[in-house]
Amino acid sequence: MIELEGLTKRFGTKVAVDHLSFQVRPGVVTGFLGPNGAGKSTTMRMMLDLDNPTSGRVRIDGKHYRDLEEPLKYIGALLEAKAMHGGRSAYNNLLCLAQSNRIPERRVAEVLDTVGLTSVARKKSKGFSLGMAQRLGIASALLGDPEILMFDEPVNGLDPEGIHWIRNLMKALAAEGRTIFVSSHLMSEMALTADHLIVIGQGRLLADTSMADFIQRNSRSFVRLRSPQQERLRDLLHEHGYQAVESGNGTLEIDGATTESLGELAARHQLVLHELSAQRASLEEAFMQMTAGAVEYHAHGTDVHPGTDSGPRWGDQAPRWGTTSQGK
Ligand SMILES: Nc1ncnc2c1ncn2[C@@H]1O[C@H](COP(=O)(O)OP(=O)(O)OP(=O)(O)O)[C@@H](O)[C@H]1O
Repeated sequence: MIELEGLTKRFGTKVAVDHLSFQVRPGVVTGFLGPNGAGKSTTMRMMLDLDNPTSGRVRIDGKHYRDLEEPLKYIGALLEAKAMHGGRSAYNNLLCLAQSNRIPERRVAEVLDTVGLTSVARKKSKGFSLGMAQRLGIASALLGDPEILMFDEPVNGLDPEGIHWIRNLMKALAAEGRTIFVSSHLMSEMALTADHLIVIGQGRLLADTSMADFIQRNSRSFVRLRSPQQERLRDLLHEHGYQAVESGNGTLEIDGATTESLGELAARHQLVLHELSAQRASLEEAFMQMTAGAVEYHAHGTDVHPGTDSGPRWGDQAPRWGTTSQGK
């Protein structure tokens, strides 16, 4: 279990982390989500005592990191994949780490096997691809067999096979009862990996919620309709109590309806339909709405809703997301 209480970090006048309080629990993958510059890496560095908080504190199983007798046996982390000694083999990189942390040498072969690097164990790590370096970084995090694991943007730059592998590894580690904390700036990635979500923006907590709750509250479903007889269709929908919103290209979006009911209604009135489709707004959209007022670098005028003209844009100052359950 990791506990943050009022954790704050200032760099000069910049407040990178702003009174963050939350808990990361065992047995699940907790996603740590926020746009670029939100303060994720700084928070993780403070969790590992690599940066001093300006105020507030972090507890690892009730203790400050500094007071853990053999920290690698409590908490393992992948912060930067390339942080290895390039002139050493994968095996020797891990062996040095094991020896300096009183971890038995047999663990080196075990973790190399877990991450699939046994066949290149004697190769110098400077020749490793990003995917291999990422696996070696994960092997070092696993070396002390810790109950808590943290991964900072572990899938960045990986190919689909590597991404798939990391996702499954994190889920398997959580299923063993470990505490898994993983950061990302991609909601779509988190939706596939995390059971719980902590969302931050400009250093502040925006949401602390289960993934199931987040999906349920934010997956707006609607039906998209397009007809060459748009005026008649609109009148008909109005008469039957449906709220239709125009979304560009002559398309109507109707919340709270099914394709069956709308298809049958159109058929009864002999209306031609060119499109009748069930739609679900993406979680990425929900995330962007939630963090819209908290993104550090705005690309003004970039439509984040291809094909519609009603969605939020990077740079919207008033987030419309109001259903987070904070501090659960
Ligand atoms: N050593 C530092 N000195 C000054 N400012 C810093 C320092 N480290 C981070 N920052 C600033 O603090 C803020 C948070 O940065 P941080 O790297 O923690 O964000 P992040 O959420 O990890 O972003 P990304 O997804 O881009 O990695 C940013 O505005 C960043 O520029």
